[in-house]
Amino acid sequence: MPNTFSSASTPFAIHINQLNYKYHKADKTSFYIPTWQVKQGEQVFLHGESGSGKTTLLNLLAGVLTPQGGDITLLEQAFSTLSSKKRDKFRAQNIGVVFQQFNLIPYLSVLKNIQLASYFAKTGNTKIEQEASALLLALKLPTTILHKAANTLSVGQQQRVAIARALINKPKLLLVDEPTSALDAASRDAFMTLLIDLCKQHSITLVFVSHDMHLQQFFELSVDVTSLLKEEGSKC
Ligand SMILES: Nc1ncnc2c1ncn2[C@@H]1O[C@H](COP(=O)(O)OP(=O)(O)OP(=O)(O)O)[C@@H](O)[C@H]1O
Repeated sequence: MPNTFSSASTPFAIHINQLNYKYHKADKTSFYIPTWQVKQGEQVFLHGESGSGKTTLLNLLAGVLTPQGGDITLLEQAFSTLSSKKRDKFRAQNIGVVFQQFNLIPYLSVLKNIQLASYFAKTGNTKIEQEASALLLALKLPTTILHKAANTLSVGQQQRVAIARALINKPKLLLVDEPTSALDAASRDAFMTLLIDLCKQHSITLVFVSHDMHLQQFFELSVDVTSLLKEEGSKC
C-alpha cells in the first residue's frame, strides 16, 4: 500500500488533518488545526502563551483526549480513530509521555514505576532492571535510587525518572510537557542537553512543550501553537 503520510525522504511521525476538539459540547470556539506534520526523528519545541493550547494538543497527541473531528496519524498509523483499547496499546508500545506532574506512583520504587510502563506495553521484556539501570546512568542518575520510593526523590530526580519510564519501551515518539519549570537554570540546561542527545542517539521524535523561550535554543525546530490554530472553516 502506498505511504500517503510521508514526504519523499522521511516518513512523518505526526500528521494532523482537520483536527477539531471542544472541551464541552456547548463551547462556541473549538480547538482547530487544519494541518501539521512532524517528520520522524525531528525534535520540536512547541511553545505559546499560557492558555494557548499546548497541553491540549499534547493530550490529543497522547490520546488522553479524543478529537471530535479530523485525524491524527502517528507513525503512519491512524491513531485518533482507534478504539480506546487499541489506542492504549499503541500508546504503550510506541509513545513515551511525560506529563507536567510526572505522574509517578509516589509510594512505589523507581524500578516498580518503570516496570509498570513495561507491563502495560506487554513487551515481555525480561531485562527491565538492567535496562532501567542503563537509562538512569544515561540520565546521570545513580542506580542506587532504583529501590527508593519515588516520593523520596528530589524534583529533578523525579523528572529524570519520568523520562526513564517514558523511554523504557523504546518509543519512537516522545511527548514531554513542560517538565523543567521546577529546576534551577544550570540543572535545566543540563537536562535539556541530555534529553536532546538521547533523542538524537535513538532517532526518537520529540515534541517538547514549554512557555519558556529560553529552551528554544536547544531545538532546531520551533513552533508557536497559536500559528497552528485557525478559525474553523477559514482557509489556510
Ligand atoms: N479540562 C478543561 N476543560 C475546559 N477547558 C479547558 C480544560 N483544559 C484546558 N482548557 C482550556 O483550553 C485552553 C487551552 O488550555 P491548555 O492547558 O491547553 O493551554 P496551555 O498552553 O498548555 O497553558 P499553560 O502554559 O498555562 O499550561 C484554555 O483556554 C483553557 O482554559
